[in-house]
Amino acid sequence: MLIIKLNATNSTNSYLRELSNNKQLEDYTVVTAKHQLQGRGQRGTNWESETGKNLTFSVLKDISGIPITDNFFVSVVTALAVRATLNDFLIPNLSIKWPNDILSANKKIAGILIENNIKKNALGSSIIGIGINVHQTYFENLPQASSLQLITGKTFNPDHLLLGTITHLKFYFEQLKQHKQKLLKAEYESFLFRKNKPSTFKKIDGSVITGYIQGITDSGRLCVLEQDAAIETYDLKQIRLLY
Ligand SMILES: Nc1ncnc2c1ncn2[C@@H]1O[C@H](COP(=O)(O)OP(=O)(O)OP(=O)(O)O)[C@@H](O)[C@H]1O
Ligand SMILES: O=C(O)CCCC[C@@H]1SC[C@@H]2NC(=O)N[C@@H]21
Repeated sequence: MLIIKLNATNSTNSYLRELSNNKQLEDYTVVTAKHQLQGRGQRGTNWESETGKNLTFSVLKDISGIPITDNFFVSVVTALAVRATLNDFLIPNLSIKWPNDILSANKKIAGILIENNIKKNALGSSIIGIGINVHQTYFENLPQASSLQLITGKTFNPDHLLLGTITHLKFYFEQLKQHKQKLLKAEYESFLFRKNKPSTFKKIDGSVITGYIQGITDSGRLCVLEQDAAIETYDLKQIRLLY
């Protein structure tokens, strides 16, 4: 397995996409960086990470065998793999905040940015970007962020976290290849943050609602039981779960 370790780059996701466009790379090629000048988060946000303290990496994955309707399962598989890795390292109270934030209690300790290459309405390759807050102890303006060290008081070997994540990714992608979508969905739902608990959401129109997360649809939409007893489904652009 090829692991490219960089001191600095704009974003490991961008670096790996560019490299994979110019060169034939094997599946699970990894790019890590000690420092990202323009680390990117979901919904166009920035990913903030103190130089040398955390794990920021991207993985190239061939997803051409996955039907485009199962697009969301790349997220499911990745969130499950990161959760399982952190569980191996005994991080307590892990959950997955839809669609793919990894929390310990109600603190975000890892984020995932998946960028799929879609050609002629079919999936091609995926760049799976993962940021794990490992040793950072201060997060300016990010009250919901925390790190493995802050939570456990321990230090961690980032290489072990990286290899653990790849091992779990391979396991879960194998399950997807074997068409175990039902099982994967059930496992993902079992870890959903605030499932069946009264929760507050912000909708795209700015309104705030309360409801109960029920799970996800087969395409990854969030199912919310609302006050009128109706279950509504939302995609990432339409709703945001507040803490
Ligand atoms: N190192 C980091 N750890 C945790 N969050 C971070 C980090 N760097 C940037 N962020 C981002 O800070 C923003 C604020 O975090 P928070 O989770 O409170 O907001 P959010 O908009 O509800 O999250 P999300 O959009 O991911 O559901 C998020 O966009 C989150 O991804
Ligand atoms: O939760 C999020 O908003 C997603 C954060 C993803 C961060 C990782 S760090 C490695 C990779 N490169 C990036 O620019 N982003 C992802």
